[in-house]
Amino acid sequence: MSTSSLILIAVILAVVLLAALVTGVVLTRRRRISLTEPEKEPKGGYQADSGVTFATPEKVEHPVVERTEVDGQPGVGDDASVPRDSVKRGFVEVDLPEAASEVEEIEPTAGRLERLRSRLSRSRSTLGQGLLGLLGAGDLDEDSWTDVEDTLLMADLGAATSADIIATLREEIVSRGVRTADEARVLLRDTLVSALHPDMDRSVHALPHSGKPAVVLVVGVNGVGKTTTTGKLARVLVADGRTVLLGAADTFRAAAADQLETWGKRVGAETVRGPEGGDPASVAFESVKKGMDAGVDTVLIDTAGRLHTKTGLMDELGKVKRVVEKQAVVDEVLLVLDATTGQNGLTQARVFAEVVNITGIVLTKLDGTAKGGIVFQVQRELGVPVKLVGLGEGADHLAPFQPEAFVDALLG
Ligand SMILES: Nc1nc2c(ncn2[C@@H]2O[C@H](COP(=O)(O)OP(=O)(O)OP(=O)(O)O)[C@@H](O)[C@H]2O)c(=O)[nH]1
Repeated sequence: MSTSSLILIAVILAVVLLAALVTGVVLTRRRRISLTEPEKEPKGGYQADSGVTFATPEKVEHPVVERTEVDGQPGVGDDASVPRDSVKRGFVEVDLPEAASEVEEIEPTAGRLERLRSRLSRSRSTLGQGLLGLLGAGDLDEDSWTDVEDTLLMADLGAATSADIIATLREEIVSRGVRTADEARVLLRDTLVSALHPDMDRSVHALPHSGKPAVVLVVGVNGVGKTTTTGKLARVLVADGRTVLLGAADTFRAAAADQLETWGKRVGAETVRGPEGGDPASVAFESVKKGMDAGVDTVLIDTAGRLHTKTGLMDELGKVKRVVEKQAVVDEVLLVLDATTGQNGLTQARVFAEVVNITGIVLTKLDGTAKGGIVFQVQRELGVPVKLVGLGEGADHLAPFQPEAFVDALLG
């Protein structure tokens, strides 16, 4: 072999050796990189915007118990990583915070009267169907008009409102030339709607202003549904994204404060209460103070109705109002009346109207009476709009009062 051939072989061997060396170094590096632990997320849970706390997932259990060494380190003959066939971690159930599970879903407030229409069906059968049957029959003689009047009176519209409605119907039947049942229906609808004064302001003044919460007093005699209405109203406000504080100024009955507190818990609102038999005005004062400190939108105060004399009522409600007004304006005084009590409800309304400045009426239990006509009478008597109607014991059975939708429900 020539010298040049020997040199060539030596060069080739040197190149092969160098290539093997470089490959070895690269592989070693790669292994090192793959063995480095990736940076871990800091532990300790993740607080989502929605307020739901997600707990740190449970630790993965390695099957160390099956190994000869149990100190967690791989031993001779062990797999260096978790075997593929080891038990995989499934979904982990986490408990939601207790407070969140108590707060309930609230039905959307829009279109409530429409949705609750069927709850007025008892009123409908008496008033709407009775009148449509009479008017749609064609030419009305005096006896028929007497029947129309009786139907209105039986439905609790009261003598004055009934007389007005009949006068309008008699006049319009002639001037519009009403001949068919459909035309009679349109006329009746127009007449009833206009008797309800659709232009009255029926908004509940419960929104904050001048940097202070709105204050709403809920008044009425016991058993009419004051506490229930206060709770339902809180739900409506919360559903609309408002924050609410409840004041249990009905200190005569501990159960009433308990009842209100339960409503509060259901919507996530705080309830301020005092000792049984304590001063309702001091509870009202404390409620407004706390509401202002907490920066809530609305303070709803449920007052006591267990007052038998006008003087007692005047003293109590007058004091509650005066005390509240030391800190904030009373924006709304809602008088709650039970629609099933008919004339009795009207007598109550008169007494309350003399004692406090009522700004709106809530007519409860309209689902339990065939006399939906009380709505007409109470508005006429007090000159104050019916703002809300109670249509059942259910938590969302409170609807805004809308004359058109109400008359449509009566007429079926
Ligand atoms: N059917 C029906 N029941 C209602 C309605 N509103 C309230 N109630 C029921 O009427 C009853 C009396 O309601 P409360 O809210 O306790 O009445 P209150 O005026 O606060 O009574 P006191 O606390 O004794 O002053 C309860 O059984 C309510 O469920 C309604 O719109 N329809």
